[in-house]
Amino acid sequence: MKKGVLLINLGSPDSTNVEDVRKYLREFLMDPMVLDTPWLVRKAVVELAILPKRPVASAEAYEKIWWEEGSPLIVISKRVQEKLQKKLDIPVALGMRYQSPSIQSAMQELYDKGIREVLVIPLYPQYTMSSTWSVVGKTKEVQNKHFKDLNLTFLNSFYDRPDYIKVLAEHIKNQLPESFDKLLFSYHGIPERHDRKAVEIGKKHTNSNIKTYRDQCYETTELVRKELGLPEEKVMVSFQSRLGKDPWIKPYTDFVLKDFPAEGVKNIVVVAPAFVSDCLETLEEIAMGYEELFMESGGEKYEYLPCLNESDEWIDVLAKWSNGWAAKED
Ligand SMILES: C=CC1=C(C)c2cc3[nH]c(cc4nc(cc5[nH]c(cc1n2)c(C)c5CCC(=O)O)C(CCC(=O)O)=C4C)c(C)c3C=C
Ligand SMILES: [Fe+2]
Ligand SMILES: [Fe+2]
Repeated sequence: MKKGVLLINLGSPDSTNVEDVRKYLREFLMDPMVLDTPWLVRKAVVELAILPKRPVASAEAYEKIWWEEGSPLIVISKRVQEKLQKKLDIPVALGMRYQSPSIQSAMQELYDKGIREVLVIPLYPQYTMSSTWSVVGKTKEVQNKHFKDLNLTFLNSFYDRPDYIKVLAEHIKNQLPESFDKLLFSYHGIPERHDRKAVEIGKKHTNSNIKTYRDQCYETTELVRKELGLPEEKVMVSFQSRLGKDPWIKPYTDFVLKDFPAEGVKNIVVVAPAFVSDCLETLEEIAMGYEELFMESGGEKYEYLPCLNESDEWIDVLAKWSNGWAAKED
C-alpha cells in the first residue's frame, strides 16, 4: 500500500487580528483535552471569563513576534515539511491541531495521492492530554469520519529517543556560551490534575508503559545533560505558561527566575525542549518576558537558545524515523 507522512503541530491564529486570535483561542480552549471540565462549565469559562479580554492581550503578544510570512510556528513547520519532503521518496503533509492548515485538509492531500498508510508524527517530544493525546484523538476522529480505509501509525513521543537526544544536545552545545551559571530547561506547564489523567488517556491510545509528562520532561533533561557532559548542579527544570488558578506542575519558571539572582545565579541560558519549533511561548514569553523578569530581579546575563526548528540535523532525524517506518513490511 502507498505510504505517506503526516506532521502535526499545535497551530496559530490566522493573523494577529483580535477576532482571529479569539477564534483560535475558542477552538483551543474548547478542546476537552485542554480545559477538562464538563462542556457547559467549559463553555461558560471560555466565553465569559477568557474570551472577552484575553484575545486582546494575546494579539498584542503575537504582534511582537509575528513574521512577514506569518506565525513563526506555522512558517517553521512548513519549512520542516518542505525540507523533509526533499529528503523522502514518499509524500509529506502538514496539519495543525487548531485552525489552519487543518488535519482534514492534510489527510485529504495524502489520500488524493492514493496513500492509504500514514505515519502520523505529532510534533511534541513529550506526550500529555493537551499535546499528543489531543492530536491523536482528533486525527483518529477525522480518519474515522472521512477516510475509513486509511491506516494510521502514530509516533507518540520521542522525549527519550537517542536520535532526538543527540540532535538536541548537539544543537544546544553549538550555541552554548563558554561560561554560564545555569542551563534552565523551561517546559510548557500543565495542570497537576492533567498529569494524573493523561496516564489513563495514554493507556487507551497505546499499550506501552505510560509516564507522566513531568517525568518525561525530567528524563529528556537528564539525557541531554549527560550527553553534554554537564554536572547536575549546572542544570535545572521548570514549567512555564500557567493559566487559571488551579495548581500546575512545579517548579514554575517565573518563580525560579525571580529567585535565581539572590542565590548567586546571575548568568543563565534557557532552552525550551517541549517545543521543536519556536512559537509565541518561546519568542515572546521566554525570550522577551522572562528575560525582563530575570534582569529586574538582579540577573546579569540571559540567553535563550532557539528550538531545533528547520535545522538540517533535525530534518535528518525525522527522515530517518520516516524511512525506518516506510521500510517495514506491510
Ligand atoms: C489550559 C491551558 C493550556 C494547556 C494545558 C496547554 C498545554 C500545552 N500547550 C503546548 C504548546 C503550545 N501552547 C501555546 C500557546 C498557548 N497555550 C495555551 C494554553 C494551554 N496550553 C494558550 C491559551 C495559548 C495561546 C496563547 C495565549 O493566549 O497564551 C503555543 C504557541 C502557539 C503559537 O501560535 O505560537 C504552543 C506551541 C504544549 C506542548 C502543552 C502541553 C504540554
Ligand atoms: Fe499551550
Ligand atoms: Fe503563554
